[in-house]
Amino acid sequence: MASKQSVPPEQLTDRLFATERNPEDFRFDASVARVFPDMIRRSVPGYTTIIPMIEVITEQYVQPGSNCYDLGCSLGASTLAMRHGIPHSDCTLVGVDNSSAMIERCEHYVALDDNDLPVQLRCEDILTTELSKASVTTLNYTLQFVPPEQRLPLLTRIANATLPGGVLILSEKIRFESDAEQDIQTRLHHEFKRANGYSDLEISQKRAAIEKVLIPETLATHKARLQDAGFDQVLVWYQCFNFVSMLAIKNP
Ligand SMILES: Nc1ncnc2c1ncn2[C@@H]1O[C@H](C[S@+](CC[C@H]([NH3+])C(=O)[O-])CC(=O)[O-])[C@@H](O)[C@H]1O
Ligand SMILES: O=C(O)C(=O)Cc1ccccc1
Repeated sequence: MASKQSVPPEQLTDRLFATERNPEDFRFDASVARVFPDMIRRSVPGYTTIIPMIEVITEQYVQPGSNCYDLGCSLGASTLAMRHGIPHSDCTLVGVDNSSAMIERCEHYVALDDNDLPVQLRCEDILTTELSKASVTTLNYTLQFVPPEQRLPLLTRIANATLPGGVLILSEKIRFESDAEQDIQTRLHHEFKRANGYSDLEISQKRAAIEKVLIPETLATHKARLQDAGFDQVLVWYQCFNFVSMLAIKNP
């Protein structure tokens, strides 16, 4: 773990898709990790609202002596929001990501954050990382990168590890059953990116790069699967265009 004196990683503007490049699948490598705060803020409508709300939701559902997990933590934005929402010193907060470039930089951000709750960072696959006694688990735009056939087993493992009264915060890019709505929401998402300074070339090259690795599903699919996995109540607490966040609750 990095010391409190560590220097913050430099924050760069995302220009990864600004010049013509060979089509290649998107990966969370060092070049993405370096620009990630800028990339996600300018690419995901509502991201800057969802992060502080994760603190509010965590505060509502965290239980003393429990574990809290941020699965696919990247640079720890959602991890730190959870950390600020946990008032109990006997909780364990765990951030998991299988990108070493992300976890290395995440260690710096955690060290710089002004809060004493220890954070355990694991460079591991969320499909196999150990989970137990969970009160609050977050999958903030991570499940969408897990191969669809592995999503139910993962959510079932999370539900089984969740204490009565515990929750899963699940944020996802979604697709729509109606082609007409899909077209409108996609256009609005692209307009959001344009308004944030991305060019048409950047938008189309990024779209091609994520096509095979980020697989969106409908809200109905998400809701039914969360119930199948073992959650009792599922609700949408946020939506902006084709980006939603759900709360899946296990009855007390
Ligand atoms: N199987 C896996 N195991 C571990 N990590 C994974 C796996 N698949 C993907 N990841 C990791 O999930 C993260 C997804 S980003 C999350 C943002 C963060 N939650 C935030 O609130 O800032 C979302 C986005 O970029 O749209 C990346 O860091 C991947 O390495
Ligand atoms: O950029 C996009 O079009 C997205 O759908 C969101 C996103 C954000 C960060 C990495 C990959 C996808």
